[in-house]
Amino acid sequence: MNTPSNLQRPRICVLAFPRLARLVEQAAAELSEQLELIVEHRRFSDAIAQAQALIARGDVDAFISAGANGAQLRRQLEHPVALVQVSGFDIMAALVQAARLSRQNPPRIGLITYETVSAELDELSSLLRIDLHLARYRDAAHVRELSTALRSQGVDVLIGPSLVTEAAEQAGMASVFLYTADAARRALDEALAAARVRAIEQGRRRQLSAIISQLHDGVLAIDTQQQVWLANQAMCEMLGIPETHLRGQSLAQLIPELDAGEVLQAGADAALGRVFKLGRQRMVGKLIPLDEGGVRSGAVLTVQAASSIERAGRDLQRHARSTTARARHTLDDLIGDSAAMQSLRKLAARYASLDLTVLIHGESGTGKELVAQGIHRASPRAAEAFIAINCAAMPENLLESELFGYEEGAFTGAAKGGKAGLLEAAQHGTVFLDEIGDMSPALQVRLLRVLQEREVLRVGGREPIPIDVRIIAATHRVLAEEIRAGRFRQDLYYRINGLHLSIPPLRERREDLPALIAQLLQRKPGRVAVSAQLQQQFLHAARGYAWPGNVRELENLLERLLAIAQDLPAAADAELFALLYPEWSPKLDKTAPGELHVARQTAERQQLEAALRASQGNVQEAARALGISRTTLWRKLGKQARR
Ligand SMILES: Nc1ncnc2c1ncn2[C@@H]1O[C@H](COP(=O)(O)OP(=O)(O)OP(=O)(O)O)[C@@H](O)[C@H]1O
Repeated sequence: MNTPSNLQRPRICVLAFPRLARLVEQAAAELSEQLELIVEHRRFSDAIAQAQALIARGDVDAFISAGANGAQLRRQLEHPVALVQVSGFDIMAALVQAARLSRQNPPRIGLITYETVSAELDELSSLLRIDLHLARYRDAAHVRELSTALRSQGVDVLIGPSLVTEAAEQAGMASVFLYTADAARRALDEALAAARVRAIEQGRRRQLSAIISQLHDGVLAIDTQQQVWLANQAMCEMLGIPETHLRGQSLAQLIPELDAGEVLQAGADAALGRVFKLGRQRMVGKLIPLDEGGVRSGAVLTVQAASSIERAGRDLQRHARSTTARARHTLDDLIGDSAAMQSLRKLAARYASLDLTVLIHGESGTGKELVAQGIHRASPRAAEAFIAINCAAMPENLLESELFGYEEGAFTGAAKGGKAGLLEAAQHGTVFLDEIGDMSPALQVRLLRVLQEREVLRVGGREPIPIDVRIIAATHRVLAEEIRAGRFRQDLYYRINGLHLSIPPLRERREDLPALIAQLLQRKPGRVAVSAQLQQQFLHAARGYAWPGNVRELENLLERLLAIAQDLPAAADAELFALLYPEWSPKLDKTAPGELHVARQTAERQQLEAALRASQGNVQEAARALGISRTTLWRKLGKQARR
């Protein structure tokens, strides 16, 4: 059995006739610390069967045998077989002993062996004045034949192995056993060395097997004839064939797409990569040549499912982006205790736990993205990516490739290797589609497909990629109107309107203003203290204002206040506020109701123009100064231009 002590002491089995086996046993007695000896008195086919049984049980590391028995074992076993071989000295000693036993003059001696013995024996026999008859036997019957023939020629002593001494006995002749203790000892040393080498090799092979069996990739080794000699578990599973059946099969039959011929011929750094199908799965295989001591001994094939490589690539990409794709806000960042805000907070918290699409409606700057981030952070996807994209902020083509990604060569300038879209990059996380009402009809169709099939098709791609993302969409538009006007698909609307949230504009919840002013001022980095009195005055003056840019605008106007707070008296007068905030101009409020609309438009246009002038045409900067988003500014500019 494979106990550790057995593994340290090689197990050596003597398969021989009793007389030789005894010799080996005697020689082994001195080496009992170093080896374990198994003695089997078997002959020929019996010996082979016994050896194979020992090997199958893993009970033996090397064999010792001799003569015809040994030759047969060597031919049929892969285990090392050490042969007890006679030296010239052994033969000379046997000849001297045989000459003494012979009654003939000169002594008539027969030497019967399996292997050829040295031709120099002729000289030796004439030197010893012996009439020596040499013969080689094939098997036991042949030994008997030879001994009878030699006896009829007057030979009265036979030298040879056990078979020969037994036959001599039967024929009434004297005999000398050819094998000596020295020969047995030499065979033992050889068997011991071979067993040690084999144990080292086996240990290495076991380690290698243990390592490759752990790999998720399929691994298979072929010899120079392209025949499999090793395969790991993953490979067997991929091919659906057990390892014992795989061994010896030709690679070309297993995977016809892989022609190993080229790699087996090519230089050491040659490798062949191929995409092929196993059943319905697309696989990527790589064949690398294997050299042993500078000689090509075969090749190794590694195989992976294409989908796992793609997944790994996507994970990498996702990881690369996720650092910039985190949600900063939680629902606790949502300021305001108006009834509307309280129920919004509650509803958003409940929606967070339901893994459904959410549609948020609200004017620009009302906090739609803040709510979306808060929902994500309170949802089970919180640890994953949160990626926001404004559907109104870029041309259709760009939005398409940003959202869905593209394959290499999908269009001129497409990056090498293609690129994952945001829907892929947000895998397991949340995608916030801002201004979804502004999405083109063609992209609406593609998005609908993503939501229905839960898979995304890259631009120029053929294989859909499964995705698991939660969509939160937002718009300032009334989508029912957009549907009526034929600009928004009804089926997409039903898909995204699973859960609905509406954020009222700031002018409809002015009771939130005090809390917003106080807390937003506090949150400003490097803030300057703004006296309670000044805050009150700001609130008072701002009350009548319509807040078209909602909370974002409020944030910006508060920044203006902070910028000059240090230079303001503790209590500023109304005139000063009028200067600081021309947008609050009482002119507008005093205008008669009929003209109010026109007056607002004019004032708005003047403001937009002033801001753009001040920013030298930089829309981003102008939007910031006005406290509205870039999209809103574009929209307002478009409206003004149409008037
Ligand atoms: N209730 C609120 N409490 C605190 N901060 C708010 C609130 N509402 C909005 N904000 C702040 O106002 C700014 C604009 O909010 P957000 O970007 O979420 O609005 P939005 O509705 O998505 O705007 P847009 O449609 O223009 O993209 C952000 O800085 C946000 O933190």
